[in-house]
Amino acid sequence: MAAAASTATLSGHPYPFPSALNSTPNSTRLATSASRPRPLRAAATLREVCAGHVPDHVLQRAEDVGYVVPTEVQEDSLPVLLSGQDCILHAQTGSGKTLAYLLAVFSAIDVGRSSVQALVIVPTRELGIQVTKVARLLAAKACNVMALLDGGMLKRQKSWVKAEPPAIIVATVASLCQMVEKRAFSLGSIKILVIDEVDFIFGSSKQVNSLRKILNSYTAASSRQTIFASASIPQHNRFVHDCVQHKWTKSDVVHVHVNPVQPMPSQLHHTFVICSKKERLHVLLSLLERDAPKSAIIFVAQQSEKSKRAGNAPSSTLVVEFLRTEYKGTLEVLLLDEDMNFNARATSFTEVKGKGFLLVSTDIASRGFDLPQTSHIYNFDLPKTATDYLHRAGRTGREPFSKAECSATTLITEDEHFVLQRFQNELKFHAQELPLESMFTLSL
Ligand SMILES: Nc1ncnc2c1ncn2[C@@H]1O[C@H](COP(=O)(O)OP(=O)(O)OP(=O)(O)O)[C@@H](O)[C@H]1O
Repeated sequence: MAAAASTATLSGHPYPFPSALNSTPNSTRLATSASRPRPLRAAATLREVCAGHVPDHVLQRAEDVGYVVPTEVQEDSLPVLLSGQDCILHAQTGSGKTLAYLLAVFSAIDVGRSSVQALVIVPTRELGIQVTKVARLLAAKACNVMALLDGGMLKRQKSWVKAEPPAIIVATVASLCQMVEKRAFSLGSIKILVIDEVDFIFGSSKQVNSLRKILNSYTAASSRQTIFASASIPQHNRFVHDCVQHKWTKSDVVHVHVNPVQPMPSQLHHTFVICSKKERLHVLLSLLERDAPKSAIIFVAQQSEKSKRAGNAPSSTLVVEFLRTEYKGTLEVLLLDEDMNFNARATSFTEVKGKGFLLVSTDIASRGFDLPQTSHIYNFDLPKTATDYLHRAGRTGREPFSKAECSATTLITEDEHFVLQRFQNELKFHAQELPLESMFTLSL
């Protein structure tokens, strides 16, 4: 049984059944927070939870930016993380996993030492920029945080790293491996390794082999603290087992699983509209008029190679061009697509910060993007899996202590209805149908 599991893991598709987001245990001897009783005590502040582990200047910075009370995942995981134990951080989108693992990073490193001591691995450049920003904010000027991201200036960074090794590196898998293979720096003094969106990286055929090198060849689990984070860890019991079996973590790794029965924020309202493909653009426009979002992300499918060869325009371009002519509201229409070059991606990413936007994006924005002003999500194209649905919908409802309502609306054809129903069963949510007639009275 165990041998079969490890063969599947080595195939490049480690957890091939994304439906099993909350699968029942098969063989785990490891503690999970779901099974730990909650302590009966008044809520502690973040400072109290981290006292004696995280440097005071970092806690002061955290308070200055408004991180005073720990979120549920922070309260549950910080005792484990700050004790130096390996941890699988498994909690809802927008629940505050980034701050939890960064506080562990600051407790593990010695800012006085000139060596690379912490590595945070992320799947995309955009998420890397975001995590680097939070790490720099907490570090103030006490230590260097370097971002080694796809599309970055790796040549220049190679000499910077050699001249003054940063204590913390935030990197995409490919960029990190490139630097290590060029011997730009050594990972010999790594004390803590964080892999964010771990299920995504393991599921990506482009990234999984390099990730294995980082976990088993460049560094060893026995000499570092390892933290895996995600809102979705399909077949998590098997993943925990594999972590130990493949020496990705030590054997006493703890699975902190917060709110396992509710993988999406409770204030999220799910709706759907059944319409034909031809009607979709107009339905989207009607929804925008009706909802008047503060800001919204409109998810579209990545264009297939076949469609590119046929010379078709991608969904993303069609939607952006339509909205730029037909949408009369005040939000700025922006585009983010894997096929754009890194400069264009950077421009969209920068513009999206700080003002009201309608961001038309492929799934590149579905992992880790933190734009708390996003009040509405629209799935112009149906996500491929329940996991994709969860991460797209989780781009809203990202203010941990706010009960402000937010919504995710999916546009489907009659034939796609059963797929959405399957997502509802897997993720245990209810989506309400919005009648098509109510759309057309507004816009047409
Ligand atoms: N203790 C806290 N107090 C107030 N706000 C917080 C706290 N911790 C985190 N936040 C805020 O909550 C939001 C979501 O946090 P974060 O991006 O870490 O979520 P996440 O769990 O990593 O989500 P995802 O799985 O979608 O990546 C951010 O805007 C962050 O600034």
